[in-house]
Amino acid sequence: MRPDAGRIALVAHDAKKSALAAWAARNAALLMRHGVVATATTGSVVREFCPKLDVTCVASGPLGGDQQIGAMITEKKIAALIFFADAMTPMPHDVDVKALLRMAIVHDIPCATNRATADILARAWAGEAETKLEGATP
Ligand SMILES: O=C(CO)COP(=O)(O)O
Repeated sequence: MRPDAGRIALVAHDAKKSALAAWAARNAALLMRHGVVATATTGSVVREFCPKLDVTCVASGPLGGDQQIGAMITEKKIAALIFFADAMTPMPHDVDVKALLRMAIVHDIPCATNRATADILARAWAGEAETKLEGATP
């Protein structure tokens, strides 16, 4: 990921918000370098965990925030999407979720939908060419 390629977008469904906020706290230095955009509720939880992190919030996901971040991806303002999704709960705004993920695919930006993948991206961005999957058993 180029350092000038835009901000990192953080989005999490309710059941995953504390996990994403903890991830953000672990990777605060990286996030500070790039800048962070988040959907409203995710952003407020991330701010609690990382008070020093400058987080720009858009609307809440179900109220159009996912679409706003999708538009920012289209405008090349987002370098990567970290979206901790809840795969066990039906979402009233499922179409928005799909549209957001679709924009990440269409515009070919790094996109992590769970912690394991986000950790790998963070390690890659930190310049650690560590590809070993910790905890993976053969
Ligand atoms: O619903 C979301 C993503 O689909 C996230 O939105 P909030 O961060 O506002 O809860």
